[in-house]
Amino acid sequence: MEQQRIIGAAATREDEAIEASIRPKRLDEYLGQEPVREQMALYIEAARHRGEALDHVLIFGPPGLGKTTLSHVIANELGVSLRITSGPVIEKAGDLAALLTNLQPHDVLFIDEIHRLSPVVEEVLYPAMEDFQLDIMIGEGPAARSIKIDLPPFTLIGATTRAGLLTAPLRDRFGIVQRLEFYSAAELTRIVRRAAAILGVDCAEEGAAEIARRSRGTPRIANRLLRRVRDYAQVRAGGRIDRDVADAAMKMLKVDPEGFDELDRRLLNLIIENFDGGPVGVDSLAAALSEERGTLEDVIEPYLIQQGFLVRTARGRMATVKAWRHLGLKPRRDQELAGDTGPLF
Ligand SMILES: Nc1ncnc2c1ncn2[C@@H]1O[C@H](COP(=O)(O)OP(=O)(O)OP(=O)(O)O)[C@@H](O)[C@H]1O
Ligand SMILES: [Mg+2]
Repeated sequence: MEQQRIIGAAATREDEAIEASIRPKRLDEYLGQEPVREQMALYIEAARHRGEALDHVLIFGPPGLGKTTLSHVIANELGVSLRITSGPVIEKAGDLAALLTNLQPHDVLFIDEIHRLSPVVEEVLYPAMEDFQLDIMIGEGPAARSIKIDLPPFTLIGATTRAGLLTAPLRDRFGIVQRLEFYSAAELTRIVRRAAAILGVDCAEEGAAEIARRSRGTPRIANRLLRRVRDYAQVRAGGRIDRDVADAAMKMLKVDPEGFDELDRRLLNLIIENFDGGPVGVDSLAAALSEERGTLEDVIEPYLIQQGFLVRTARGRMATVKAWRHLGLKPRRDQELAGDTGPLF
């Protein structure tokens, strides 16, 4: 299961406990994501200048890239309180009403997994976002009546792993839309060094770079690998993380130089060995791996695709020449002829 993968992007209990201490609180600690940082700094300053609530913000990106962190940073920079909830938790319109009426002017309400709001709750959210008004029904049957309540101006921050999961009317109500990208190895190196300093770990630049390279562009994974490598260093290397120590620890963790684990390699192997490189439908792959289709699409595939090991085509998934080579296999002849540009169509 995803939760047990050392390089799984979803948060574990341990991650959550530690994240409180290393999660960036200000924009200047939020490393990488330059375009997002630059824009948010500007919007925040403008809103503060005008003495208004910041426009609603939609943040999307794969797990562990910093959506929750960014919403904390935004609230901190605005100097307001952050209320945190999530789509599936808000069951009834009344739950949302309770949250909204408790906000102070300019506060931030963060709704994680906003694509999982029920349609009824979403309907209530529209006028709240647009006109800072609540429109709710009280009572049932003939005695039912609708009441309007004015809300303080507030900022809604919604987070989701994929923008495509949101209904169009909801998406249209966000004035600011930020898409988080996978981090470069250089950015992750800075993130690892920062976390190491906070945790009091002796980590050389080269050691941090080695951890960064295998972290699938994801800060949460980088921080988790850092903790595991720290354990290894403590027991076997006098506590200091350098390149060799990081490398040896990764071997023990079975995280390969691309940051792939068994599951990634099984997926690529499956496509290549059982389906001759593809194309193969996502449902067949999910079934063969005993994973849910959603997990495959949201958690396993994005990094493999971004790194050019896998492509999504209309007819299904295909392994690229890069994938054959990574597994030490010889690409099919037609793929070889097509060069390293991926599969033939
Ligand atoms: N830009 C960043 N700079 C430094 N550290 C970061 C950054 N973004 C994220 N992190 C670190 O990665 C951890 C995970 O980030 P976060 O919880 O915000 O991810 P997320 O996108 O909300 O994930 P999920 O989709 O699972 O909710 C944070 O606790 C933080 O320590
Ligand atoms: Mg989050």
